[in-house]
Amino acid sequence: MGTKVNIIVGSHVWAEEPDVAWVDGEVVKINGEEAEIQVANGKKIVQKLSKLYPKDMEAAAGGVDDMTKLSYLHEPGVLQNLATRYELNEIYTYTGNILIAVNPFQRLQHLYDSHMMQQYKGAPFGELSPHVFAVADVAYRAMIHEGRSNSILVSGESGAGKTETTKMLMQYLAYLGGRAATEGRTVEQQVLESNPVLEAFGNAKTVRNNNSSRFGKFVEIQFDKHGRISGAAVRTYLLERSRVCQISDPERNYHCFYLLCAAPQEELDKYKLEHPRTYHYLNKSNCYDLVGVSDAREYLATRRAMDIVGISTQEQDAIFRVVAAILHIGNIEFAKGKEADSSVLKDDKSKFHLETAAELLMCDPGALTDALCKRVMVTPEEVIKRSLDPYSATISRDGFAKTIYSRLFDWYRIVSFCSLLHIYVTSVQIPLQHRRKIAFIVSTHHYIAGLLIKLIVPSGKMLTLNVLLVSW
Ligand SMILES: Nc1ncnc2c1ncn2[C@@H]1O[C@H](COP(=O)(O)OP(=O)(O)OP(=O)(O)O)[C@@H](O)[C@H]1O
Repeated sequence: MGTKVNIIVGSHVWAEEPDVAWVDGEVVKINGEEAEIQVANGKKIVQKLSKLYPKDMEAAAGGVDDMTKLSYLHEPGVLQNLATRYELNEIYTYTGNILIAVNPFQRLQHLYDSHMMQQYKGAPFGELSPHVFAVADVAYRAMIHEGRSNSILVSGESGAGKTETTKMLMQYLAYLGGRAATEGRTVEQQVLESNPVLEAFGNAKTVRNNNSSRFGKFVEIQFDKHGRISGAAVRTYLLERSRVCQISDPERNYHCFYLLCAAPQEELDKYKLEHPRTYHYLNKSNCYDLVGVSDAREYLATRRAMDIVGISTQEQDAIFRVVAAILHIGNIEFAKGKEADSSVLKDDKSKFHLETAAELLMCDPGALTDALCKRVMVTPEEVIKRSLDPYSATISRDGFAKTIYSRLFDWYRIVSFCSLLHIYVTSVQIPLQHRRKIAFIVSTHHYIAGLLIKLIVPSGKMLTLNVLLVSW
């Protein structure tokens, strides 16, 4: 929609240009409903008057830190302001109490160091430069002073920086609500270390993001009446199950598969694993490595994070046995059986993978073969077992792999939740009525995230602060 401002010859305006979104220039002629504009690169363009937006010629050279200070609050004005600030490495801008973050795609270490945390602690909102710490600080202070739970909504398109922003928020809250270490592991350490573990199992490389979360996330950090972190919970929803069996070039499957294939040799021997290109579920894409990431190092880091979160060595072994079993399951192929519409294992290789998968899952190989090659139908009268042809058995195999992976993902979430809650119950002993929380809703859909808040907090007692993200 156009703007009500009167545009005359000599006005400086913004006009839409398909290649660069918006160009600015001066109106040199007006013909009825159309204007001729001389743009900066020497070109002249003709545009409808109703589609032109006035340009603020007195705008501050470095942009403004709050969009509400703009003379004209329209799309080109907002984008111009964000771009100007981005050029100066100012990635954060307010719009009232909403923070807009533009992905810098580079580490801006000075923005997140402990000195910065100290500065934002207790500073009134808007006094310092816009920052994600300021949003967390407001949420924390409101929770303490008003004694109410609070929520922060982090929303943006894929690759915009939601996950990174959530980590910064959590880091800052851990700084505010940290307590002295007991038994070497603090709750906030556990809260922060739950991120790499979740990411190993729920993140993957996509075309737009090398570390894309393929699930929605609801993170809850619980505080006692003194404002100290007492526990945390992570609720995940809608894991992208299809990725387990179906990836396209140049994407990758979930990180954990590649991490495990880069584990120390004795672990590879234990799980009978080889290079990722050996596995059907990984070799549909030619991308095996991530630039600047060592899967071998990440594997060890994930194991360490699992230790900190409180997942026992036996449980970790069980988790990786399932991951390895899925890779072996994907390599089981079927051939036509003797009976019509039936199937058998195609060759010795398939037999090896099936037996290995059964060994890792600790189940009977015959039962596993039956589960893949037969369909069981339960009717009120009887249980009918029907053989599947090779095509249907392959579909059944993929369905099985997807199901056990998503169950594993849910199980991990519950385990990590329990271990954190355990700390809450045993070491802190806070009466429930004194427990307050700050929750993050991380979603690519702002509208859906808003609905989620209403669903999760029907009483509407949470304050909502927004962090909107833009990838440049
Ligand atoms: N504040 C930041 N500082 C430095 N790098 C960042 C920042 N925010 C994002 N990035 C970079 O952008 C990449 C994508 O960000 P992130 O994974 O947080 O996006 P996302 O919005 O969570 O995406 P998805 O919805 O796909 O999970 C990160 O891996 C990181 O390299």
